Amino acid sequence: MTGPKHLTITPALGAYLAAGSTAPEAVTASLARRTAELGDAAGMMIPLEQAGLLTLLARLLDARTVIDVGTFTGLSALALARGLAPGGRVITCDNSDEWRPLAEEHWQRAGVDDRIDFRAGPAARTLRTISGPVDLVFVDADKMNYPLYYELAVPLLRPGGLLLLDNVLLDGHVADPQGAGDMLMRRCAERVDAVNRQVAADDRLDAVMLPIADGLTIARRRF
Ligand SMILES: C[S@@+](CC[C@H](N)C(=O)[O-])C[C@H]1O[C@@H](n2cnc3c(N)ncnc32)[C@H](O)[C@@H]1O
Repeated sequence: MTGPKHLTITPALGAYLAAGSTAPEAVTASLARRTAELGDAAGMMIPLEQAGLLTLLARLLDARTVIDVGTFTGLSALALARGLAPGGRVITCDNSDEWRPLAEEHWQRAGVDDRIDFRAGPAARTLRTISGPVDLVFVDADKMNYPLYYELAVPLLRPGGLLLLDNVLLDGHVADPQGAGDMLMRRCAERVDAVNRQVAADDRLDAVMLPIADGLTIARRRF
């Protein structure tokens, strides 16, 4: 009998995975490096292997309209913009513009700034201003509002469009929210766990949860 196949990704295997994927372009690597220099905040950035996956998925969808919830220093927006069909655009939103100059510098250097529309303010407010259909929504902002982002994003998707939810494992706490260290983390874990269950049972979606980085759900809107 075979058991589940689970590998612990050691630093050596992490390097092997990176070497087995197309190397990030210089401007993408620069953005990751400059973000790392920010110190603790850098932990919010998506890993480079996830950036490569976002580009690939946008390209596979021939995406014309993409929403990026949680801009930070702009790596997900950059990755998604690289995968757009000609004439496509990424709407990215953040309630902070602290990191916007770093993001915009790299979007310009990559030649995709004309395809990225940054919207300042709470993500839920921005999502309510967008009318679908959209090809892809990537959710990577505050975990407390994941239920709201999920509720607002799914109706915007075209049939065949993708909802991507990041951090669905939340450092492992989703499996035992009460074991999470502090009250905020417990509440976030409960919210993300609730969304994970809803997505799995949602008859509008076909979903797969992947153990990449902190967990990524890819859910396709059914026809
Ligand atoms: C994990 S980071 C996003 C990382 C980014 N996607 C990347 O590619 O590196 C989360 C971002 O969500 C933003 N955020 C948090 N709460 C928000 C809210 N209610 N509305 C909009 N943005 C929010 C934070 O300011 C932060 O920049």
